[in-house]
Amino acid sequence: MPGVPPQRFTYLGPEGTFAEQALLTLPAARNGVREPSATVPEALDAVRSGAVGAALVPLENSVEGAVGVTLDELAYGAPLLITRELLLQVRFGLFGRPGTKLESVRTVASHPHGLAQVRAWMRKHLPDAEQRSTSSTSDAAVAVARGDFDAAACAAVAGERQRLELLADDIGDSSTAVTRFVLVTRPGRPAERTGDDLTSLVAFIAHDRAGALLEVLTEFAVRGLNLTRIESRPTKERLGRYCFLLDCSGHIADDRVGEAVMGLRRICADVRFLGSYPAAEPSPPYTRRPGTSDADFADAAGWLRQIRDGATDRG
Ligand SMILES: O=C(O)C(=O)Cc1ccccc1
Repeated sequence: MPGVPPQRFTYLGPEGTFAEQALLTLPAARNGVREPSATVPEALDAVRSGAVGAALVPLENSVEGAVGVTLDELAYGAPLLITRELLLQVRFGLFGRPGTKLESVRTVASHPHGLAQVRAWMRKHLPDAEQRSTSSTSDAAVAVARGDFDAAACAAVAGERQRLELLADDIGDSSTAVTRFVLVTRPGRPAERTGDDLTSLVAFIAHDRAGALLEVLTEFAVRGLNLTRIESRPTKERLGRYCFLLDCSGHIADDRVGEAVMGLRRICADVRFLGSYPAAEPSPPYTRRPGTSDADFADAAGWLRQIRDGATDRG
């Protein structure tokens, strides 16, 4: 559009990460300005400072679970808002400097989630190789090109960009592994409601009360809201203190989600709203508790209205 400046995006870099691949699936990012950040905290700080409008960072993976650094930034860092989620199936290759023989590989580098996703392959083909963590899969390719490690488990684009040679292809243990990325902006109006949305929250529970977590979960269950994820993170105060990152079906604009969130506000030590955004996949079917369908809620509200209005039929 003429006159509208292109949007600025950052992602976990350097170029060639799975985060960049995921970002490129968004038309606004394809047409916008994209700058890599060296780490997740750097990407999110670029959003906080206003240097870019949005950052795409990995949040969790179907094999290894949460990306701790992203969860901690969202839970404890200066507030940010999730406006999109993107799911990406990733494919790993093993890349080395030209001439490297697979048998001579002693060190393999990747993002911790990359290492977790090639574990079985490594055990079978390189059982004695040392595994080294880097801040991204693409960073591993850069480090291999520099001579720091013998091989990187990364995307083909990352290996090729560093002029590395493919030593083994498709080394991921699971062809169905999915990584979930989130697009994060500065706090503001939540993304538009689509009717198939997710809401992310952080609940800081009162640790001195038995059943505090149960009370949190009950706020969702009694309203027929499905929790699609619950993750505990240490609060870093001392051992045994956690906060809970929750994803539930629905949008903050929905009555039931709004009521559940108000419930948390009443019973938790603190609550942080992380965003409502379209679900990347249709929500899986689930069975509601009896009496928690939309029709049940509408019926109960109508019944109460009648009582308040003094209607004679109180059936
Ligand atoms: O390092 C990357 O390429 C990322 O985007 C994070 C990541 C790491 C491993 C699997 C999927 C995503």
